[in-house]
Amino acid sequence: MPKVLISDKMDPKAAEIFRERGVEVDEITGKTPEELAAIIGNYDGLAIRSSTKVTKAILDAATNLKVVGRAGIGVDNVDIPAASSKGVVVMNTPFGNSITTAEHAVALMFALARQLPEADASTQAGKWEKNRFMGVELTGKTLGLIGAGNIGSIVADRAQGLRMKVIAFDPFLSPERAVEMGVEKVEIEQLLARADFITLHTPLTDQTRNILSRENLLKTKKGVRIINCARGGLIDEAALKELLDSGHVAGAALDVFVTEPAKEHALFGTPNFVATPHLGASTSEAQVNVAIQVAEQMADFLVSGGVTNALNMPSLSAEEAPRVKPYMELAEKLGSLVGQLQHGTIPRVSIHSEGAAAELNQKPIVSAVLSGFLRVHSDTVNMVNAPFLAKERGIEVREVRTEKEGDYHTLVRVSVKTDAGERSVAGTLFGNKAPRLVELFGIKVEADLIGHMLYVVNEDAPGFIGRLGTTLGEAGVNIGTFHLGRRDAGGEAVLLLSVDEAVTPDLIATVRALPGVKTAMALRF
Ligand SMILES: NC(=O)C1=CN([C@@H]2O[C@H](COP(=O)(O)OP(=O)(O)OC[C@H]3O[C@@H](n4cnc5c(N)ncnc54)[C@H](O)[C@@H]3O)[C@@H](O)[C@H]2O)C=CC1
Ligand SMILES: O=C(O)CCC(=O)C(=O)O
Repeated sequence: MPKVLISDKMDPKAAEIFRERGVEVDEITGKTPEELAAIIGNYDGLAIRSSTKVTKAILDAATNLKVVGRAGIGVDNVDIPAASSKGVVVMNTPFGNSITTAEHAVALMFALARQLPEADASTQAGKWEKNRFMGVELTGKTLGLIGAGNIGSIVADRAQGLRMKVIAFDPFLSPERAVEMGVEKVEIEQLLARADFITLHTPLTDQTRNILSRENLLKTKKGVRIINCARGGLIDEAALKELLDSGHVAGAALDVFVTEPAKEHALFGTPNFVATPHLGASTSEAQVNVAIQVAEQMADFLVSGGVTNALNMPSLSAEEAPRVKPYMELAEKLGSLVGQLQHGTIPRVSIHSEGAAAELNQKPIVSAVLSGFLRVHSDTVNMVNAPFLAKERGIEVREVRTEKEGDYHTLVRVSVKTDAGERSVAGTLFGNKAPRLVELFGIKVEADLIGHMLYVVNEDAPGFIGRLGTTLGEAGVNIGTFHLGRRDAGGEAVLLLSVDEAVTPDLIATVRALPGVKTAMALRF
């Protein structure tokens, strides 16, 4: 039974769903990185929010880990490249807390416009400072969105309801989508110059880090109010403090900070500054949504191989998984066969699906071929990291589909381009589930690629099979299955034998010395 650790505070629904789906679950929160590293080896899955930092050190210690599930959106607390290279799938729940976070941004916008936190503190301190708190209306003001994705677009919708004019800077926002959202797409310079309120809704990336730098903050309209419910690091916090003190910025509300938890900060106590402790996603509705979603996604993956909302692997729905999985097995075996038989650099791998195979989601099939192909050189390769490794090694990957059936109702062909030309192997599924090799480098040969195998290419001549059988028998090697194919009578023949134990290098040398043998190799599936 797969085992999952929930390491951040999460709605109890998550644990409930894991158990219902046949996944064992431990909830252990508040561990130090060292304590987490000490126990993570026991788990197949790790469910987190934003507190747990899934660093390379944690991943190195996570010897059984297959999936990290983020109950939320931002995955900047997960080292995704390290997870990918370890073959760990990273998933998030991209929509479950969007409304809640957008509402928090709107709440902070109101808080700034009417200085609600300070007015509240003053009133409750018995001061009744009616003249101190003069606010501004939102109606008719310009809201500048930096980032117009899921959350940004909900904020835009709510702001339009408040009769604000919304302008947006987002390089990936299409003009059509901007029209649909009713926002004006602008460049950052225009946004800075025109917005009365600026709200940030981008991930933290190399391009967005410090997007409200000192230089950009100085380009804003005097009296601007700024809200950040996305990620710390998008704003230069020191410059923001200076500009709040000077009065250029009339108000700022931060839910997120460069360093979290932010228990001390230069901005704390600054007039017109509002802070919340990363509460954007903290409503009971959003927490139930993301807890349910993360548990369902992780359980699907661990129990049936379904992949949803993965950031480093192609998606595969739980419904698709049973149909695609036998193909993934076939693809992995074909990739492995090519990888084992082919030495030297491979500049290109082509995966051609024909008939029923062509109707399926090709991404997992392609990843499985690459995984089988590259695993020959490293035990740590799997479906998650194989496409990255192939890219790193400069292997071009081509994908071809032909929906028309050929000799088989379904076929996957893997071809590699080598210095000697293009060579390919092909396989089908018997009964839609049993992977079977049907062609090897142009020779028709049917074989189960299973366990220890011996591959022999020889000149087709009488008596050879007897001599080979005797050689194996004398070496104490028992033959399980025997598959034979040939290009033409008296030409080149191929033998694939499954044997009960590993074929030793000495035995390979003996087979190679038999008359008529051109090649002999041990294979492992
Ligand atoms: N405070 C909190 O508790 C929460 C914070 N978040 C954060 O909110 C952020 C936004 O989330 P979503 O809207 O769901 O993400 P999203 O992926 O739907 O939208 C992000 C938008 O940013 C845009 N973008 C990317 N690079 C940009 C750049 N250089 N300049 C301008 N725009 C750029 C993208 O094109 C995209 O439209 C995420 O970083 C997430 O971590 C999300 C949920 C809760
Ligand atoms: O889990 C949380 O409370 C934070 C949510 C968040 O920041 C996100 O989903 O990106």
